[in-house]
Amino acid sequence: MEKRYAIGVDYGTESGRALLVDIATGEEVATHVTPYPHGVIDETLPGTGRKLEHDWALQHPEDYLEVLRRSIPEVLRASGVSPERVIGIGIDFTACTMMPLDAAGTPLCLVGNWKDNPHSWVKLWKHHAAQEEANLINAKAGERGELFLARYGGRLSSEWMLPKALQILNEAPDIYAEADCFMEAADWVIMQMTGSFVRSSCTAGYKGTWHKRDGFPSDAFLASLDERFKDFATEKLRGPILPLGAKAGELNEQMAALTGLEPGTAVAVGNVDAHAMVPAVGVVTPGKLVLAMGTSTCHLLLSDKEVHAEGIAGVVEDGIVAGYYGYEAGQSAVGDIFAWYVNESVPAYVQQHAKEEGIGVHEWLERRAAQQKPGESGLLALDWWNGNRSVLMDSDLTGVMVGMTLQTKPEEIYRALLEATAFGTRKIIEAFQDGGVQVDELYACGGLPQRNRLLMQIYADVTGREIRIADSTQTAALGAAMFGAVAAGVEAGGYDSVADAAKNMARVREESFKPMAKNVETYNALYEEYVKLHDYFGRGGNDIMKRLKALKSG
Ligand SMILES: Nc1ncnc2c1ncn2[C@@H]1O[C@H](COP(=O)(O)OP(=O)(O)O)[C@@H](O)[C@H]1O
Ligand SMILES: O=C(CO)[C@H](O)[C@H](O)COP(=O)(O)O
Repeated sequence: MEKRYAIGVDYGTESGRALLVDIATGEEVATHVTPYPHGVIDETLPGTGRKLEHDWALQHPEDYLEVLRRSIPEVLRASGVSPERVIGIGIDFTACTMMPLDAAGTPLCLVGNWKDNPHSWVKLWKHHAAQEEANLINAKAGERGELFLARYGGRLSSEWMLPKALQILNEAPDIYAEADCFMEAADWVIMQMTGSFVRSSCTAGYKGTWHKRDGFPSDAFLASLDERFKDFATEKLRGPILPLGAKAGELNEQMAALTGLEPGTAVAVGNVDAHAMVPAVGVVTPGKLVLAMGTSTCHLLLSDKEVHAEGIAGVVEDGIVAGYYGYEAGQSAVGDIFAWYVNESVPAYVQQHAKEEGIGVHEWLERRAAQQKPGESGLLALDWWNGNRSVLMDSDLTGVMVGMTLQTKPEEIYRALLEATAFGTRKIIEAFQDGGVQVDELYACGGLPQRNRLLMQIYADVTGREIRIADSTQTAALGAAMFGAVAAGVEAGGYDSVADAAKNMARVREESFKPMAKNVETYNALYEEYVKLHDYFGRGGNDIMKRLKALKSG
């Protein structure tokens, strides 16, 4: 039988990439990355020069279509695969990455003069300027005993849909009123590809506070936040919500012309980037925690029971793999913290040495840092450079580094930052375990595990567990392609379920990272100190981070 292929498109923070995969084997035949022409918009609004406030992060919706326009023809060209052999497409996206649309489905930032107001643009997942709204939602939901709150670890993140939309209502009521609806970028791109106005159970569940049986938070609750917000769910989040693995529709003529694919190709319901990675590392059963490590880290776990505990950013039935409760927790910055250090803080001599040795600054720092023993630098950091998403759910928290002296070296700081993120992950694992959700095995995927061996050894040592690594550098795109194959269905040469797709298409590497006993011991001691710092700054011992932030905002 002739080979069949699927394409996965992974929409990350800085770029989107397409991956063409052999459906029978999971072989990754061709890949292409398109950097977003406008990148992350966090300083000035395009075309206006208007300065954005602290904690804003926007994107340009046309950049998403640019990824389809450039990367799909390129994977077809590079692979030589003819379009009719591509039977399904799936996409995954950062989330909650949301936008207001007009009645024709056009983002308001592309309509008339709305572009001059930053609230008309796409709010990227890491837009952190809705913390006040998140605080209000959490306080009101707590007072009213709203049941939904427990499914989100007792606190909604400011990154999620409700706080972001409420911020628009508060600061730009005209845009809120003008918006016919709000949509996750994942669902919007699917609408562009197929013409189908459908939402994904994954984006709706984790980011939109939707529940399979209870639906969205009630009108009464929404009205308690602001009378004008009463109809938010029924009107502005309206539309059918389809489960993962379902077909959203078929590629329309316009998108077929844009991408070079056949009209009628099956298109899967949109997925979230981290969630798509779970089946792509072969995880389709409970107890295996997947660390999706990139700009941020998401921690994903399947279970056959629903429990509510602090530290769980969301639990959604069928939210990752049908038939299980899917749990998510996360750290809002991981790779981004290392990027901050490399881009903003290393001395010129480090860059010079790296250049002379023909390696990148990350690699140079990693090599030096690998020569140190745990605890040797006397440094300890908190991993809150972009707030805390689990377990404290507070984007007003900031970074800390304790123990610096005149002798402190850049590689020591780099290592302390790697360790801080590992401690943050251990805290999350403990939160799952303490909450009664079993974690038996660890799997790592995303951009970081393949790039930084020291980081992975530190994670094994800090958690005291073996870590298996995905065999793909494009795990999210592979997962998206798997869902594309499921949308196409077994009759077209695809699969009936993502579990079946995972049997043939998912892979982990032979090599794993195992904890080293001596390191584990030192890290246990350092972790105790981390927990003390964490609770002191994060649980009200000293609110200095919030006071400083308030001063900064003026
Ligand atoms: N060698 C490295 N060591 C540690 N972090 C790195 C290294 N190379 C790149 N990074 C970080 O990895 C992150 C990108 O991860 P990736 O998974 O590719 O992207 P995304 O999360 O946007 O999909 C960036 O934050 C970057 O700074
Ligand atoms: O919250 C998310 C998933 O649930 C975001 O999409 C994620 O944190 C951003 O992903 P990345 O670090 O891969 O850019």
